[in-house]
Amino acid sequence: MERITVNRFSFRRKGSHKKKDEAKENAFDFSKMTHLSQEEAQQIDEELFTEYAFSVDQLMELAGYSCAVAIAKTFPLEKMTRDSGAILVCCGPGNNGGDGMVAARHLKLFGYKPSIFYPKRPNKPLFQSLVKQCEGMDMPFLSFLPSEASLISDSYNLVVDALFGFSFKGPPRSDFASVLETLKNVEVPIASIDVPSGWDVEKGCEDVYSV
Ligand SMILES: NC(=O)C1=CN([C@@H]2O[C@H](COP(=O)(O)OP(=O)(O)OC[C@H]3O[C@@H](n4cnc5c(N)ncnc54)[C@H](OP(=O)(O)O)[C@@H]3O)[C@@H](O)[C@H]2O)[C@H](O)CC1
Repeated sequence: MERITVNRFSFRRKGSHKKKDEAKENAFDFSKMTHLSQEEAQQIDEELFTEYAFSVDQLMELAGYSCAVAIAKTFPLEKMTRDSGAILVCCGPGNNGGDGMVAARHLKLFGYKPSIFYPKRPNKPLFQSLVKQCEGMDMPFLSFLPSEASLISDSYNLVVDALFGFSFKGPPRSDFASVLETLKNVEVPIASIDVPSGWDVEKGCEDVYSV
């Protein structure tokens, strides 16, 4: 299928859906995948806000929904073995954490059972509304993260890492170092939104704290 990409949006070329070879169409060539630098990601963000007048709520809803769809495709509910689709969504203090709560909301609608760990909550209406929506959908909020990674692996099929995205800098500060240390040792898959938390956004996995 031919695609045209404009910034972060991609469109199908008219008529391209008529191509026959479905399998070939669906194959994704990972060797052609490229990544945005930290600066490029922040510039695109800025451009979407200023030039295209998107609001943060709009972008966050799209980001979180896309993540939920990708997670549901990669980790199908029917293949999950623990507590009928139990997943743990770990949310950080910035917009990456907001994406996590939006993803949790959609995953719940897809039939999963998300629980949320959200230890540092900004005092802003956007994040307060997201908490309210998740609570309203009966999603439990964990008051602490078990320090034993095996407790997490035994209870959940998947961890969604929405702790830090493209604004993460330097080594994790004390409030999150132990959280990252625990997640590093879980044995179920971790799906990270944007960037695995603890990784240097440019250089990748550099230190012992990385998820
Ligand atoms: N591009 C898009 O279209 C959209 C992206 N979205 C998502 O937003 C994140 C980026 O969000 P942002 O709020 O800028 O930043 P983060 O969520 O990555 O993290 C910021 C918070 O993290 C704290 N921080 C930073 N470094 C550390 C550290 N070493 N240890 C502990 N805490 C750290 C930081 O604290 P400060 O005190 O430094 O401010 C912030 O609290 C992007 O990745 C996408 O997931 C949006 O949804 C919009 C659409």
